Amino acid sequence: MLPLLTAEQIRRADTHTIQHEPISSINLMERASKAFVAWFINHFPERSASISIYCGTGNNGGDGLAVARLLGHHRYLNIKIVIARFGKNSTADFDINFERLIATGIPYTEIQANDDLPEEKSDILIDALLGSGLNKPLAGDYLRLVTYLNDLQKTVVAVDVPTGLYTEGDQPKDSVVLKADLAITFQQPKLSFLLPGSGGHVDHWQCVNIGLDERFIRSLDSPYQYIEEKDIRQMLKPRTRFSNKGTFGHALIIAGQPETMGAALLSASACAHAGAGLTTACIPESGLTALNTYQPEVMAIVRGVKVADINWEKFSSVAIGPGLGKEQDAKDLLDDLIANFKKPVVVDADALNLLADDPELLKKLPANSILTPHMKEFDRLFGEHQSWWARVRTAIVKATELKICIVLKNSYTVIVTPEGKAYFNSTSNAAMASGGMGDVLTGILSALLVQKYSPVEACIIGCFIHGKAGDELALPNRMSVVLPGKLIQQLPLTMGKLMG
Ligand SMILES: NC(=O)C1=CN([C@@H]2O[C@H](COP(=O)(O)OP(=O)(O)OC[C@H]3O[C@@H](n4cnc5c(N)ncnc54)[C@H](OP(=O)(O)O)[C@@H]3O)[C@@H](O)[C@H]2O)[C@@H](O)CC1
Ligand SMILES: Nc1ncnc2c1ncn2[C@@H]1O[C@H](COP(=O)(O)OP(=O)(O)O)[C@@H](O)[C@H]1O
Ligand SMILES: [K+]
Repeated sequence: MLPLLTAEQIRRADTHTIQHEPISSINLMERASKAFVAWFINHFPERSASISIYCGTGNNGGDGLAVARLLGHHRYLNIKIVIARFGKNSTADFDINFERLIATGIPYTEIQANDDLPEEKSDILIDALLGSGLNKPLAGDYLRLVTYLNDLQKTVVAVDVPTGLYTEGDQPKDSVVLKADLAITFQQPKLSFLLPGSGGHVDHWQCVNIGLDERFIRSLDSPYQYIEEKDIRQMLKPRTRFSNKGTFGHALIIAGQPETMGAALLSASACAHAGAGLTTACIPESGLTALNTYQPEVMAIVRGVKVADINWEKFSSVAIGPGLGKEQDAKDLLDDLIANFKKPVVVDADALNLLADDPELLKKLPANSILTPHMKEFDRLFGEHQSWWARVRTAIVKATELKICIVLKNSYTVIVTPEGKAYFNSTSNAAMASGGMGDVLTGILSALLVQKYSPVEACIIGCFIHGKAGDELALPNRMSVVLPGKLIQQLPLTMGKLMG
């Protein structure tokens, strides 16, 4: 896992590294700038490209000056530097890099408060105005400059953080950010990059390691973690030679109405493909033929039979909700499940909406159950939120209070545990934004629970392999859409590769 720190913690990690590696602050800046330049060269190898580097007078600006000098060494010959000296202060490392720049002879211009803004003809802008030191929304000269640069619609590459973007917390409404095509960010993705609010401000980000002290970073015990493939490889258990279907548990998926049987089929099929030993779907009678045709491996319990007839004890785990509807029979099933089943359950879709209408029932969920809301379901459960940051904060409070896992679905799905940790998933892509994809996730989570992964492990592994299967299909083949059924077919291959 990659711990995700707040800007204040990153500053502490910088200071600790400087003191204990030891490395001088200016050399750490040089290391960061070299890491930036290595990635920049990768993306923009054309040495004749016209590049303007906009520098503030803090350490982000210091990086910008070092980047200019290093690009010069790499024979980028068409570089222009603009220093925004809007205040009196500059940092010591900015000053050192300023001296070093002057020694290279690379030309620069300075703009001061209220100056006219320079004509800008370069194709690429490097944004080193402000980074993680931002502590208020842009205003005055910075706002004027950033608005001007945004209007030019050039290709922008941000150093560490796009100017004006908050690294965490609520970005004030209507605040202006220098929109970046690419942010090359130091040590770790900034928390805000992982939330949809940053979507309009940064198209892509790339994280480069600058060698901050990892033991110190881990000692901070951040509640926010970024899931990496190596974590999943460690967690996934290979299927042993003498295993049989009984080894891998029996999942029950309660889903589907006549009009939404597809949701039940997708969940049950995903569950079987993600390795449940046995899968039973509890569906309406009219869906039987569809189930037997689409996925003959899955058994059925026909709904309409009195709910109390379900022998809950038979199942190692139960998921409820996809396409279930909110009619009385659905509510009766949910009530019965919560009254009689004491192991963790997976609650999705309509079952979440039923819980939203019955907060007392929500409190009775078996400990360590998993809720898988998308944004709207989350807000129905826990109230309207103005930002994703606020949702993550609420999820931490609610998961701890209710002793459950909350899987808040999104491009970087956030898994919040009963201990109040928030794990950001690192896989999945926009080709997966297609109806039924969440139903597949529910099936995968059930399959992992019945295979005796702990609920937190099931969430972490489940979200990762769901997104990974989607990435394996979409990314190399440049597919614009991956349908859920196709993703299900990929799951055994994705899992097999991660186990092997
Ligand atoms: N530390 C290290 O060793 C390393 C750091 N590195 C680099 O340093 C960057 C962080 O540098 P930084 O802390 O100097 O802050 P930076 O973003 O340049 O801002 C400068 C000053 O601007 C001010 N300010 C804030 N908001 C404002 C606003 N809205 N409008 C106007 N002014 C505003 C505020 O000063 P204040 O106004 O509070 O006096 C702030 O201090 C980081 O992103 C990375 O690039 C790397 O080299 C790796 C090693
Ligand atoms: N733009 C996207 N990028 C990455 N993953 C996405 C994107 N859009 C959707 N997904 C994934 O697809 C699933 C959608 O879930 P959900 O909205 O519940 O779908 P449905 O209700 O149609 O089954 C989630 O797991 C989410 O993470
Ligand atoms: K910047």
